[in-house]
Amino acid sequence: MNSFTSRAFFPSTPQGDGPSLQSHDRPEQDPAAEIAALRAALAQTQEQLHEAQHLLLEQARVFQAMEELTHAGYWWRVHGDRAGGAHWSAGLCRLAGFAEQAWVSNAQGCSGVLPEDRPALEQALAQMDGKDVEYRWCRPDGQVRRLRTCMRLHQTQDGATMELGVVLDVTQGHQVAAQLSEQLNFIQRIASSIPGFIYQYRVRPDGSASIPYISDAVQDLLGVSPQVAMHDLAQLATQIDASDLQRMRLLLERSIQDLLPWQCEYRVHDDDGNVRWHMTSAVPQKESNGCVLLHGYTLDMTERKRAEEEIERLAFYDPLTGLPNRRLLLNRLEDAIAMCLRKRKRGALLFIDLDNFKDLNDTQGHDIGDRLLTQVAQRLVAVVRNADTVARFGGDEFIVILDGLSSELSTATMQAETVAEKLLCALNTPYALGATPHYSTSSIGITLFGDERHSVDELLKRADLAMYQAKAAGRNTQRLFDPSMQTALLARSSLETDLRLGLERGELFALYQPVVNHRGQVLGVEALARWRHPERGMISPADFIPLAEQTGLILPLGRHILRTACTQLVAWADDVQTAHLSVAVNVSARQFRQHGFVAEVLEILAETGANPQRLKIELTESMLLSDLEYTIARMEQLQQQGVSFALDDFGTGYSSLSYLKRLPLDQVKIDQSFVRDVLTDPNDAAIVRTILALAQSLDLVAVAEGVETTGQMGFLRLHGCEQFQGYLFGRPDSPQALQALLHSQH
Ligand SMILES: Nc1nc2c(ncn2[C@@H]2O[C@@H]3COP(=O)(O)O[C@H]4[C@@H](O)[C@H](n5cnc6c(=O)[nH]c(N)nc65)O[C@@H]4COP(=O)(O)O[C@H]3[C@H]2O)c(=O)[nH]1
Repeated sequence: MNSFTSRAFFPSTPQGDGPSLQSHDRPEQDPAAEIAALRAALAQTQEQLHEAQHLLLEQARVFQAMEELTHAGYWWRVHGDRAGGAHWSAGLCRLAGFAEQAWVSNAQGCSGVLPEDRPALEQALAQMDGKDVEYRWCRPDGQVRRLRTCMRLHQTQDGATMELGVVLDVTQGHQVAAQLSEQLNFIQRIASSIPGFIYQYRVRPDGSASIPYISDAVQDLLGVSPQVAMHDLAQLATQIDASDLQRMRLLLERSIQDLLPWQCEYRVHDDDGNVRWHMTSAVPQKESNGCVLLHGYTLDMTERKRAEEEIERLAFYDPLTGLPNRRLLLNRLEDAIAMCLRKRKRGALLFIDLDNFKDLNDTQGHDIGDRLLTQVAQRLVAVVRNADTVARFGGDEFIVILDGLSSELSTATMQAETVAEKLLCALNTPYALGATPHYSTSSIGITLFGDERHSVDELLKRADLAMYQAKAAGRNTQRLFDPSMQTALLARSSLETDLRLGLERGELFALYQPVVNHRGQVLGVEALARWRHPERGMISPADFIPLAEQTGLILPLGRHILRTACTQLVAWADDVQTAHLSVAVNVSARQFRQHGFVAEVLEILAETGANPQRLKIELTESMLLSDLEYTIARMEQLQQQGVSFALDDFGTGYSSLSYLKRLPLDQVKIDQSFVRDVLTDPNDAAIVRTILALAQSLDLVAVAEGVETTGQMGFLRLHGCEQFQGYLFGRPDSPQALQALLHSQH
C-alpha cells in the first residue's frame, strides 16, 4: 500500500502543501482583504482536496481492475486489532462471494473457511511471515473456491504497524492441475492395459538421445525396468536382433530427418532363446530447441505374426508335404524366369509324376498314398540345393525349379539331366509304407528357360509334355522337351477325342485269336480289341490302349470288350463246334483295381448269360505286385464264380516264386519276345525252359504266345509247353472267320 492510500486511511493533521491559516503569522490586514484571501485559500484547498479525492478514486478503480484481472483481493487492519475486523478490498469481497463492503468483521472474515483448513490459516495469521498458505472457502451460495494467501506486517510512514494480506483465487489452477493429473492417470491406465509400452524418445541436435518417459510394460517386453531404460537407454537394445537393430536405426534416422512416422517390426531374443516379434511406431515432433521428440508405443505382435505366418503357410504351402503349393510355385517360377533373363543364365523346370500312384491310392487307401507323397517330398528336397524350389503341383505331381544353370545350352541341359537322374535314383529306392517295402518309380519331364521369355503356363505345358514322353518311353525315366513333342501332343489330344467318340459310336470291337493244343486243336481264343477309325482305318491297340489307360477311357473300353466277349461266348455256346471254347480277355491294371470291378464282371456275366467257366481274365505281372492280399482277394471272389485267370507276358515282370504260388492262377502266358528268338538266342531259350519248369512245378498250364514257326513249336513242346498261340495257328480274326476255321478242321 502506498503512502497516499495509507494517508487516506490514516488521516492525520493536515500539513505541507496547502495554505497556512495560523493567526500569529498573519500581518495586520484589511478585514475585507483578509476575508477575500481566506476565501481564496479555502477555494484553493478545496480544489486540492477535490483533486486528491479524484486521484484517490482513480487509484482505487485501477486497483479494482487489477484485482479483477488477477482474481485477487487484499485486506488490512491495524496490527493487533483483531476484534475490530479488517478492511476488505472489493476484489476480496468478490472472491468471498460477499457484497462489496469496506469492513468485514472477524467472524464474517473466517466464516467461509472450511473447518479442516482453519488451523493452517490461523497459524499464518499468527505468524504473518509472508509465506503462502492455501485454504478452501465456501461462498454463501455454496460454491467452494480454493484461495491462496500470504500476509505480513507493514510499517506505515507514521510509524503505525498494520497487518495486510493478499488473497488469490487459485481454483482454476487447481482444476487444471486436477485435470492434468487425471489425464496422466488416464495415460498410465492405458499404458498399463495395452499389451506393450509407450514412450517418449528425444533426439538432440548433436545426435545424443534420452528417454523422458517410458511405461512399466517395457520390463515385460524388453526385460528392462523403466528407471534403467531412462537412465541407460542402450539397455533397451540388448535383446533386439542385431540385424533388425541396424534396420531400426536406419529407419529412425530417416523419420527424424523427414519428420515422418517411424514404424518397424523387429525380433527380440528372450533369455530362454525364444524369438518374439515386436512392432514399434512413433510420431516425431520438432521442438523449439532443435530436439526431435518422438511419442510412440511398442507392441508384442508375436501372435499376430504367427497368425500371418500360418495364413501364409495355408495359402502358399501344401499341408501334407509342407512344400510350396501351386500358387507359390507359379510366383517363384515367374521370379526365376525374370532372374535368368536378367543374369543371362538358364534355368530348368522339372515336372515329376509318380508312376502308378493312382493304383496305390485306390488299392491301399489314401493314408498310404499320403505317406508315399510325404516321403517323395523329403527325398526331392534332400537331392536338390537349398536355393532350388521343390513344390507340390497337385496330386502326385511335383515340380523342381533349378535356376542359376549355365548360360551355355548344352551345359545347362546336362546339368538339368544330371539332377533329374539323381531324382529318379532317389525316388525309385524302396519306401517304407507298411509291413513290406513299396516300390515306386517316377517319370520326369524337363524344359529349360532363360534364352527367351516364355510364359509360366507355356513352360509348365512343355515340362508336362516331356513328362508324358517319359511315361510313354516306359516310365522311371526322364525326357527333355523338344518342339516335336508339341505336335505329338496335338495328335494325342485329337486321338483322345476320337477314341471317346469312337467308343460312343461303336467303332471298337474284338477280334479273336485261337489258342491251340499240341495237336493244333482250338481250345479257346483271346479277345483282342480293335478300332476301326472312320478316317484312319484300323488302329492297333498298341497305339490306343496306352492312351486309353492314361485318360481313363480304358474303363468303358474294357467293359465294352468284356461284354462283347461274353456275348460271343453265349453265341458259341449253341454250336457244338464252338461250345467248348474259352475266351481270354485282357484286363488292365486300372480296370482291375477300380472300385466295383468284381461286381461289374459278375453283372456282365449275368446280363449276357455267359458261362463263367469259359471266361479267362488275363492280368499282367506288374499290376499284381503292389498289393498282393488285395489282388488275391479279388481274384478269389471271381474264381469262386468259375472265372479263371492267366498271367500275361510272363517273364517280363518281377515274378517271384513266393507270390506266384499264392495267386489263384490257371495259366501263365510266355511272352512272345522270348518265343521269337527261342531258337537263336540261348538266353531266351534258357528263360523259356525255366518258365516252363516253373509252370510245371506250380501246376500251371503254360501258353506260349507269338508262335510263328513249327521250329518254335517244336522247341516249346520238347520242354513241356502244352498250349500255343500265334500266327502259325491263326491271326486275331472275326468270330465268323474263326467259326469257318473250326468247321474246316472237322
Ligand atoms: N508278332 C506277332 N504278334 C502276335 C502273334 N500272335 C499274336 N500276336 C499279337 O500279340 C498280342 C497278344 O496280345 P497281348 O500280349 O495280350 O497284348 C495285347 C494287350 O496287351 C493289349 N490289348 C489288346 N486288346 C486289349 C483289350 O481289350 N484290353 C486291354 N486291356 N488290353 C488289350 O494290346 C496288346 C497288343 O494287342 P495286339 O496288337 O492285338 O497284339 C496281340 C496279337 O495280335 C504272332 O505270332 N506274332
